[in-house]
Amino acid sequence: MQLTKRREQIEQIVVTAEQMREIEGRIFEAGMPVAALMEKVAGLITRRIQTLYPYPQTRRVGVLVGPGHNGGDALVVARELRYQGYEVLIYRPINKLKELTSHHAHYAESLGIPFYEQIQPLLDCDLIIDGLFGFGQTRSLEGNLADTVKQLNQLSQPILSIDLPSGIHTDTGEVLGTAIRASRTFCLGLWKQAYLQDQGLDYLGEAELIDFGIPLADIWAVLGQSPGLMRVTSSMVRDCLPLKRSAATYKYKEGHLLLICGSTQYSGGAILTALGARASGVGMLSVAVPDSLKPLLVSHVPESLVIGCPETPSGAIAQLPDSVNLSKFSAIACGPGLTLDAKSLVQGLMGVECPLILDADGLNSLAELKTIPTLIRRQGATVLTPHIGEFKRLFPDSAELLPNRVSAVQKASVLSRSVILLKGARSAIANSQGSVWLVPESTPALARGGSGDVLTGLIGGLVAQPATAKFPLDAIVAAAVWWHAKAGILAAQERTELGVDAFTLSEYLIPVFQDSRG
Ligand SMILES: NC(=O)C1=CN([C@@H]2O[C@H](COP(=O)(O)OP(=O)(O)OC[C@H]3O[C@@H](n4cnc5c(N)ncnc54)[C@H](OP(=O)(O)O)[C@@H]3O)[C@@H](O)[C@H]2O)[C@@H](O)CC1
Ligand SMILES: Nc1ncnc2c1ncn2[C@@H]1O[C@H](COP(=O)(O)OP(=O)(O)O)[C@@H](O)[C@H]1O
Ligand SMILES: [K+]
Repeated sequence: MQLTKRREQIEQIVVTAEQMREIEGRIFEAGMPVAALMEKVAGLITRRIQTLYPYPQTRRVGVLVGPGHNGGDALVVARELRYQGYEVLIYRPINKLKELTSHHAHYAESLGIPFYEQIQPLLDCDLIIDGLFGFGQTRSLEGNLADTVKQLNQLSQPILSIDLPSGIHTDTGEVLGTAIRASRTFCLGLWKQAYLQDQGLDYLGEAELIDFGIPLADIWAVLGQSPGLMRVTSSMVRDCLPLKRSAATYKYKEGHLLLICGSTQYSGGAILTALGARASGVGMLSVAVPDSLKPLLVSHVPESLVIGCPETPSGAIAQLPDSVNLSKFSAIACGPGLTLDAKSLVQGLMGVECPLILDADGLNSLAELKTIPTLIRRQGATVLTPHIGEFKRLFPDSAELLPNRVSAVQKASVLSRSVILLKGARSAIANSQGSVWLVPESTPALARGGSGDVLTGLIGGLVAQPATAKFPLDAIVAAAVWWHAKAGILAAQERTELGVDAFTLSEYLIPVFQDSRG
């Protein structure tokens, strides 16, 4: 198999600690000696360190060694770096080591590498390598060890963590007592779930996968051919986007999206949602807004068909005009800026047969109306796009599984038979069979009012297009989230994190699309 093809497949895989241990077990059972694998992995780590932190610009390296095989990796790296000329110092706070780790410790000692039980001598090193704990950690860091980690986190020098920052739970990303705040982490073999959960993000630093050649057959044997967790990659997204139209197409063949959004209180939400939909390239865009918002919408999105709706006294949409035939739309997205005064409208949408995307007050209306059971009976597909607050209101039982966002969204999707996008720093998209897509990249520049509205429009516009109909709905939603995040990243690169207001974000969607066509 071509190396690039393998890499693409490996990049999509996400494992839990238990799965990693099972995969590792199969490799050892097949005959790979544990020590040989450690040597191979540590060799790859050492070479990356030499590239990223070359000698002699980086001269003194402090290595933190824990009791398990994470510590074993660190000891082999320490030995090899010393051989390359670096001055290496080792901090070993726990004396009882696993057998292989203990052998490496003896050998390192015999070479004259100094070992310390206190962190003090390592504090002026140019680089710290963290090999305290990897995926074997389950217990909290306490006592002296926790104090040491806090001390290390005050340093200005870079800290490189092996496999995971010590103290971070492999599956949930939770900080177990306290954790190393790494500037960079090398994830060994396969992406662990923690890299795709919000909780541990501030500790991981720049994350990089070190592929050490785990056979795909072993991975599939443990995960099954269609694994429950998948990482969204650019190649997966490329497969799902409407890249090329038929030369003979016309507007009604490229999907008709209806947006229902806005109120006099929140008029901007309707504009931003429409701008997100615009970037999807959908053939026809209709936008239903309260009557008094009609001129505003027309001026910002002149290509859209604006449907003025009767208003409640508070300026929300009271109902859709009788002339609107909901069966002619290929998708409907509803919610941004709606206010709860439009909740009877939301209830009325439950019967539509096309895919229905609900966001913001569309979701809050569902929560108030307690209509989750209605979702189960819907003929058409449903996509719910809550942020964490909306999620808790909608699915209080599933929310008990938080902060493990993966388990929480999985449970809620199965329960509501809907595709659910749980938004956050690392968004998760689940389908009703329990499969979850995780979006590995984004930017805190998106943590800003209105950026979710742009996403809702983009999702709606993609779902509405017949070109995407051959893909599973959850994959289309995941592709939209990836696209939106990439637009944020590009905008932040060019304009700083402060320069990514939601309108600007919508303008970066097409440049990202241009790039992703490959
Ligand atoms: N998978 C692969 O293919 C490869 C894996 N490799 C490497 O192996 C690593 C996994 O190694 P691992 O299983 O030995 O576990 P690791 O994370 O080193 O630590 C567990 C030890 O720490 C202890 N301990 C835990 N918490 C504690 C606390 N709070 N305070 C004190 N002690 C605590 C715990 O003790 P216990 O809880 O069992 O009493 C146990 O002794 C993996 O991350 C990677 O670096 C590579 O070498 C090759 C390829
Ligand atoms: N820290 C963060 N890092 C990356 N993306 C974020 C972060 N915080 C929020 N986002 C993204 O920004 C968007 C915010 O959406 P939402 O909360 O619905 O805001 P609004 O309703 O104001 O538009 C989501 O796509 C979410 O994933
Ligand atoms: K570590």
